[in-house]
Amino acid sequence: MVEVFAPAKVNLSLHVTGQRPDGYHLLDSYVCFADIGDRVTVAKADETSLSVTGPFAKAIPTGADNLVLRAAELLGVSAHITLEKNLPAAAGIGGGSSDAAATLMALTDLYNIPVPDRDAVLTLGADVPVCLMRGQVRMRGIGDDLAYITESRMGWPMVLVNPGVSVSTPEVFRRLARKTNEPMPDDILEDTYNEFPDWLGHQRNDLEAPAIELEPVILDVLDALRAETGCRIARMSGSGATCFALFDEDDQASDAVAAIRDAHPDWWAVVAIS
Ligand SMILES: C[C@@](CO)(OP(=O)(O)O)[C@H](O)COP(=O)(O)OP(=O)(O)OC[C@H]1O[C@@H](n2ccc(N)nc2=O)[C@H](O)[C@@H]1O
Ligand SMILES: Nc1ncnc2c1ncn2[C@@H]1O[C@H](COP(=O)(O)OP(=O)(O)O)[C@@H](O)[C@H]1O
Repeated sequence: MVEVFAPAKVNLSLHVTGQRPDGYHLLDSYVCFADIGDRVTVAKADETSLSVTGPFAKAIPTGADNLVLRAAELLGVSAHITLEKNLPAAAGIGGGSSDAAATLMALTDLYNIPVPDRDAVLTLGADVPVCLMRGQVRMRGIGDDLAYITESRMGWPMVLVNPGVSVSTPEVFRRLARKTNEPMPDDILEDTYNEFPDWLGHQRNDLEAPAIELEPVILDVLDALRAETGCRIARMSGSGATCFALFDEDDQASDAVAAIRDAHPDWWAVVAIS
């Protein structure tokens, strides 16, 4: 049996810099991973089966279109797979992609086989290759041009909040008015830890405006985070609707979660460290 953690992916920035002829968008994104996430457990079996547990189990498909099963199919092996679903789905924090990456890691370990090449992995989703890397990554191309950011500027207390609405990634991309926008600066590696939230404040998530257009409650989430003491930056992750915020102190992050849960009992709010 092999168990692999599937961390939440957070796009600290997400610049959309162009669009390919096939419709996929070119991105420039600062990606990090949180210490909260799903959990994938695999055990050898003659036929593949999937059990989904956890607080968000009901939010995802359990049939062949579950990304965990698609990952097993890509490898051509069978196993009993258990997925503990702790992350909201269709939420901009790559739950499905991270589950797929964790399944690839778990099954290749279980059967001692190689991880498929990047093109094959991309068939599971544009976010799956970055979810295989973890750490802090600059993601470009459609999600296939990946480079570790070696200097550690994270470790900032982070809060994630989702207002309970799921957002369709293709729909948000479709609504994006301008497809060609400025990338992040080339000198991404030169900033220091203390300056990081300010530097990040100069970056963007170009999908934030079209996502808010679809689900105005995202703006309420951002306002709620920005109103909390110690919040250095709040922004939407991915195509939404989850937003993250970085805080100066651990206690301020915990207090923010408590206050937001109190004011909005139906929202999902957690402290996460990257
Ligand atoms: C936007 C991002 C940013 O990290 O995150 P999420 O919001 O999904 O977390 C990702 O690029 C999402 O990756 P992923 O969710 O794996 O996308 P896919 O399944 O490959 O594609 C779903 C749809 O999103 C659009 N898409 C996705 C990636 C990309 N670079 N350009 C696109 O235009 C396409 O319309 C595609 O049909
Ligand atoms: N294991 C899975 N976890 C979450 N969603 C899944 C999974 N398998 C398939 N999906 C489908 O993938 C879609 C995108 O989910 P997810 O990866 O969580 O969101 P996002 O791409 O916004 O980060 C959902 O609509 C869901 O139906």
